[in-house]
Amino acid sequence: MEAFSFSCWAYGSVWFFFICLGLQRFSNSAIVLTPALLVYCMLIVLLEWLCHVYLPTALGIFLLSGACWYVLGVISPRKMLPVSGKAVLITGCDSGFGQAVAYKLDSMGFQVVATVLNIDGPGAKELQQMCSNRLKLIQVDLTKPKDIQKALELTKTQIAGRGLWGLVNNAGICVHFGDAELSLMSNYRGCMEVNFFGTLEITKAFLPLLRCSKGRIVTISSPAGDQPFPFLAAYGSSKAALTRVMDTFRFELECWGVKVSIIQPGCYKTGPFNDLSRWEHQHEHHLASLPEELLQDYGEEYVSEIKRLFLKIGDMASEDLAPVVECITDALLAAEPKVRYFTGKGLWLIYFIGNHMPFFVSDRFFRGFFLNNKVIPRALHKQQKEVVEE
Ligand SMILES: NC(=O)c1ccc[n+]([C@@H]2O[C@H](COP(=O)([O-])OP(=O)(O)OC[C@H]3O[C@@H](n4cnc5c(N)ncnc54)[C@H](O)[C@@H]3O)[C@@H](O)[C@H]2O)c1
Ligand SMILES: C[C@]12C[C@H](O)[C@H]3[C@@H](CCC4=CC(=O)CC[C@@]43C)[C@@H]1CC[C@@H]2C(=O)CO
Repeated sequence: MEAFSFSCWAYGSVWFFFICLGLQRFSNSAIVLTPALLVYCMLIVLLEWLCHVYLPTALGIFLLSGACWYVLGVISPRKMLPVSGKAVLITGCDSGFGQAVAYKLDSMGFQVVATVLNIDGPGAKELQQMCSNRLKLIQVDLTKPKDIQKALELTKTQIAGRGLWGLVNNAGICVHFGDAELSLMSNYRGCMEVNFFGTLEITKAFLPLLRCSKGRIVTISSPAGDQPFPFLAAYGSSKAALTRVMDTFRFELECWGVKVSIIQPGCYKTGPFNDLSRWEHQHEHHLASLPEELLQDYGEEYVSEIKRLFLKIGDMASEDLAPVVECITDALLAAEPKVRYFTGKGLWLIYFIGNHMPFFVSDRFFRGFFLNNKVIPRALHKQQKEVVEE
């Protein structure tokens, strides 16, 4: 009898917790009551009965909790706001995610203001041709404050009295792919100027409009800002700073009704992987800029091997950008948008190892993340050869 009362208390506690959670999410419109949700709830009741009768209490509680979390947190239909009358500004629409999401939002009926680095470039022209005449292209280099101010004035004119519903901070750049020591200070500064300072500056410039509309800020950061990917110290550091400032905006702007989300994509075949000539040029410039002593220690072959490695990553990158576009759309339209959107193959494993494994495990994992075959600097080759000869 005691065992029975314990398991009743245990199952009752799980039910009480998830019913409260469900009511809370329903009351703030995070989820909507649909026939599908009712079916899911009936299946959970059946699961609970089966667990209670056939499984040990601990296992049953674990399964029931997992099922409740999955229904409430993952598959429950979430309330979405209407598109009508919403204007959104998206940065970095020359290519990649920016171009894809500008096209998607335009096709959904948004008033899209798409900023591009080169308004006469192929990407801008292609976007204009693909989209409706609602779409407005504006040339913006995030490293130029005057461009940002001009974009603000043009946007105010474009949206008239409608207000700006969303700012999608998509523009970003990975200036260099290589060892932290071999990355030039100009590489670090180049990433920070665009990915952190530029994104922060345009966010601050447009915040008065977003506070008026109680709108959305959606920022595409990178897992390289959360985890220590090799060869991405400059880029990752700038994304880490970006993630931090956006997380601060999230809770500081809550009182204004502005919601802030961060998209963390996996590896997708976008601009950097499609513009190989840029990387060849960047590689030559980098070799010419490296201090002689560093080049001696690491060797040109090592630097070239890392470049070849980068190009191989592109071969594995996903060509389907839709999952990222869907996350951005959800962050703009969900009544209760997520704080984080993760989308990419194996990202959960990278975060599990990076966040929950001891350093001697995670360091080994990230050290070998890109390097299947051993690639070592020239000076270490010489040391290994001397050891062998001794
Ligand atoms: N592709 C991926 O695997 C991946 C993964 C994680 C995060 N990201 C991030 O996604 C965002 C979009 O990148 P993408 O992958 O679509 O690459 P992309 O190179 O195709 O797009 C980057 C966009 O930023 C613009 N841009 C670059 N420098 C700029 C500047 N100074 N001012 C204004 N715009 C500028 C480019 O013109 C381009 O339109 C970036 O912030 C990137 O860091 C990409
Ligand atoms: C940094 C890049 C975007 C992205 O961040 C990639 C990184 C390659 C490694 C990698 C693997 C992941 O699973 C998370 C994203 C990520 C860490 C990419 C190399 C070039 C690309 C870009 O240049 C994007 O502008």
